[in-house]
Amino acid sequence: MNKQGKLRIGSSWRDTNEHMEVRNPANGERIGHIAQATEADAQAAVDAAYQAFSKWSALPANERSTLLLKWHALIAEHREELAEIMTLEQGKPLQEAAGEIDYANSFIQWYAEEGKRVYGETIPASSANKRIWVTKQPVGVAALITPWNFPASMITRKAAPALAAGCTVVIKPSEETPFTALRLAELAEEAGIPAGVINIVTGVPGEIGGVWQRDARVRKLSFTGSTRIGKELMKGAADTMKKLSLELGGHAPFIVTEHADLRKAVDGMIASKFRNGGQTCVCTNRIYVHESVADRFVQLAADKVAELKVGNGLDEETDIGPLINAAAVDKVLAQIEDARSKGARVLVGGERVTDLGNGHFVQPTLLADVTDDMVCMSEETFGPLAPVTTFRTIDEAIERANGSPYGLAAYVFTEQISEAVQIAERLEFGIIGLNDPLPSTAQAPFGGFKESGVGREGGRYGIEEYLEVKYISLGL
Ligand SMILES: NC(=O)C1=CN([C@@H]2O[C@H](COP(=O)(O)OP(=O)(O)OC[C@H]3O[C@@H](n4cnc5c(N)ncnc54)[C@H](O)[C@@H]3O)[C@@H](O)[C@H]2O)C=CC1
Ligand SMILES: O=C(O)[C@H](O)CS(=O)(=O)O
Repeated sequence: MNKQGKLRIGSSWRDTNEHMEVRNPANGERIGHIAQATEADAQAAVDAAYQAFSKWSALPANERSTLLLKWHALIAEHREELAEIMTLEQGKPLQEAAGEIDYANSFIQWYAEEGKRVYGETIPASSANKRIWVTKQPVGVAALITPWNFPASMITRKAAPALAAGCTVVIKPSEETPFTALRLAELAEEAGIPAGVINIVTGVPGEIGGVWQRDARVRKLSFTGSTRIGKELMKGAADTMKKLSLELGGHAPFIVTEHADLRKAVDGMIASKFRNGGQTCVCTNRIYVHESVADRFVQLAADKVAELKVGNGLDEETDIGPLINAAAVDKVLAQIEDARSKGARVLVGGERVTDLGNGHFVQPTLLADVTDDMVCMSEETFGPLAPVTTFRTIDEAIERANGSPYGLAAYVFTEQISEAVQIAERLEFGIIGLNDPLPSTAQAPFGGFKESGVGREGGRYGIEEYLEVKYISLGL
């Protein structure tokens, strides 16, 4: 494949003098190249979005909804093509990629409807000669910056509510996985979404982000990615007081109490830990098992982890694809080595995969006898590493789980409802999976406490991020 990505600015697909290569993480082969935008290109994208805003925001919500549903239909029609593009550039198994296309599309469907329910309110005034109205209106041009791990759903989880609210957008996808976003933009154009409503700019992140940060016409910044970059963007947004949505890093605890159904808990851990090769911000990162059931849990888990097949995502037998790049592999191997040097037992895996050509592969790994001083118990792994430690009391498990600067997702497996509720209420995390390893869904609020971010995406909360509240007081 030799894809050539161009910039989507206004009604044009614009090439540039400079280009950036995109490679397949499964074999290192060149997939193609993308345009490397200049600062003028990044500025032109804001110009186009700003110019399109007045007309797009003035459309009745049901007309925006109709156009979003046409986009939804085209994405569904091109599901397999989009999934293959995603697997080639990101590496996840084809079936997971297709599942992500469905997940991405569910946000478009949800917000096509939600946009028609942006309600205001009237409030009883404190004097007879006044009336109080509250209305909501779109914030304006929104800048959306997205990561490589979910190349489709991180675009639509932002763009769908933004467009439904009446905003126009400038999008910078990850330079590692740009082709999924560019194909989505082509389908949006085919659906009849007007030029300038969706603009896509690829290139050097800091240069593009810098232009958008400095431009006061950009009223909203929605970012998904690392906490480090999120903090930088938060500081930069202050100069023009942009509204912010930050979906940042996570370090999810997975608690298995003595009352858990262990087979259910092991299956849940496998699903939460190894989805996308462990490269999700809500993946289980540390596993706390009550000491009375730990040996049995570890035995069952070892059998399941050993069955996971590593390979090219295009191979239908593959469970675990490549990590996104060589640095990601080095980070996981370093965490394994650190744990091993501090006394952890490697029950399964633990090594780089060397018989799969030039891909970035790590064996799915299960560690036992893990202690809290090991790096994997405090730093986000973003790879197929499952460290298991034990606890004696629920209070201890909750204290250790909460002892993190992150607060995105946490999981609890127990068959005792009262125990489940008490633990869930005490955990300091924005998303809690109770016997559920995969809570993410379009209708529910996704987001974290503490350094995992600001704001929520999904559900009725997600569209509020793209609206301003206006209070009108009428004197009679
Ligand atoms: N909370 C959430 O929903 C998610 C959080 N993440 C976190 O992100 C990390 C992995 O994703 P990455 O893509 O490596 O994160 P990253 O933060 O390096 O990059 C994310 C996006 O930001 C862009 N970017 C990087 N530096 C920038 C700058 N100075 N100005 C403007 N844009 C810039 C990148 O090009 C990419 O498009 C992990 O820490 C993971 O936990 C990733 C996905 C979802
Ligand atoms: O970027 C991510 O890791 C996603 O937000 C995780 S999910 O929404 O697919 O669960």
